[in-house]
Amino acid sequence: MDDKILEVKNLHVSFDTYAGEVKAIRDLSFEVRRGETLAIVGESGSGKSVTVQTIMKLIPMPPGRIKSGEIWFEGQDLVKVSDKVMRQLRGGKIGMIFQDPMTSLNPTIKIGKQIMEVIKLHKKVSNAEAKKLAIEMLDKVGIPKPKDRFKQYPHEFSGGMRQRVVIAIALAAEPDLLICDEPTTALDVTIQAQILELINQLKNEMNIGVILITHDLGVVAETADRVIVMYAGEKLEEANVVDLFYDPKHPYTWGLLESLPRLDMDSNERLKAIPGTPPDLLNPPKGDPFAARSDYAMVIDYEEEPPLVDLGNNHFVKSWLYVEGAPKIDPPFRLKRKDKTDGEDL
Ligand SMILES: Nc1ncnc2c1ncn2[C@@H]1O[C@H](COP(=O)(O)OP(=O)(O)OP(=O)(O)O)[C@@H](O)[C@H]1O
Repeated sequence: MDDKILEVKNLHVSFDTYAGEVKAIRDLSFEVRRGETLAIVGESGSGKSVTVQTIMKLIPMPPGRIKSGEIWFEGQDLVKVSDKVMRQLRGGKIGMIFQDPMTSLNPTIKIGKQIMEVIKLHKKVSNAEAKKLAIEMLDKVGIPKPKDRFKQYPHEFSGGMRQRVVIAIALAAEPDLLICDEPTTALDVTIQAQILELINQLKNEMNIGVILITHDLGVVAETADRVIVMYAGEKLEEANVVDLFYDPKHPYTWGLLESLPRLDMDSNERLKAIPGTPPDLLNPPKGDPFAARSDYAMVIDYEEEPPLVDLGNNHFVKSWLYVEGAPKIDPPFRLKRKDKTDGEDL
């Protein structure tokens, strides 16, 4: 069975500004399968939000423009479908959760009614049936006393509970794909963990595909099955979550991992921020976009676009370091891994 639900192929997205063409997404390809969470990570401005907003056709056009590429979702290329079809898909087959739950909820409407509206928009059901489904959904996302909570307004909920309501709305129409853009950034740490756990649990229960955008590698480690590392609008590395953390290949991924606090750090070891700033997307570099900030850049990195190298096991890296004849280098550090069989750190 083909469980692929989304396939993005060679996507290019630009914004036409007074200063010129901002090349926000360049030649991006990836897939999402049922039952998996694909995390998209990268620093601010790397193109994470533009990627998912393009999938949902929510980028402002103009100035935004899909220059080329395809976005296949359930047999349709979303690049080509009408606005009417997109309106039906958004909140229907494609659920969305954003950073700030308050912006996704209407403060003047009781939350039960807001969930019912989504259900009725996407399913042919009676009011009574929609109400029943809405209460079930509130229960499913872990809201205590769902019958009472049904009649309350968003401001009567705490931040974490509000995000649960947003998840209930996103999943009310039983989507196949759930897009989460920094879903826990606005929440405090203990609530963050609960919301991530909830998304994970519902993903498994409902067998949906999830795209999770985050700049937080801790969130990735906890929730993702697969990871795409984006930089300057490009995919620089893609791997399953274990390989990404324990066998990262791109110098940019090394930089991201080095800037992450780790339990195995010596007390005198300091976190390293990646020096420098990302390139100007009005005029992106022709070679490896990370070259100017990388300790491992070679002459060719400044001159020619690196190939996307297939390392096997669905691990891809866009780098000259892994073509035949390239110098062998060791990553600057390795995350230690507890191996249960011999009890030693690997
Ligand atoms: N409306 C717009 N007009 C011009 N440029 C834009 C517009 N929207 C986004 N961009 C540019 O597209 C690039 C990618 O932005 P995007 O918001 O996707 O980054 P991001 O990785 O999601 O960052 P963050 O974590 O800060 O949200 C940035 O250079 C941004 O300036």
